[in-house]
Amino acid sequence: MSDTDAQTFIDQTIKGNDVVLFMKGSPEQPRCGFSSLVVQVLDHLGVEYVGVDVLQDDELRDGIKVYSDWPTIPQLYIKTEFIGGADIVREMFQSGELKTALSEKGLLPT
Ligand SMILES: N[C@@H](CCC(=O)N[C@@H](CS)C(=O)NCC(=O)O)C(=O)O
Ligand code: FES
Repeated sequence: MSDTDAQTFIDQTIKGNDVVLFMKGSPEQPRCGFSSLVVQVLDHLGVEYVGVDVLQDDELRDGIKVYSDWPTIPQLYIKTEFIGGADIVREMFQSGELKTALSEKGLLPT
């Protein structure tokens, strides 16, 4: 896709879904340890999310870095807010902050 199409796709995906993970590979089959870590955290918490495989498209892979102004994959968005990559997600999981944030937003199973 074109760079413009990539920005539009990214914007619509983030605005149209509560939790979006831009990752390498799919949630069923992550293709990098950093992406796999975030998948494991999200699955453990039981949150529903959309996974976007940036390896399917180079413009998407570069476009998400521009969109977020963040240089690496994975990238997690919750309710249109950029949360961070694997390091940040791991820290927020370990501190309990991620669970609290998701639960306050009504995104965890009751
Ligand atoms: N420390 C990073 C680890 C992620 C990372 O280093 N990703 C690299 C390797 S997968 C990356 O996205 N490089 C640019 C690219 O592959 O396009 C984090 O917290 O997310
Ligand atoms: S693909 Fe090599 S570190 Fe992610």
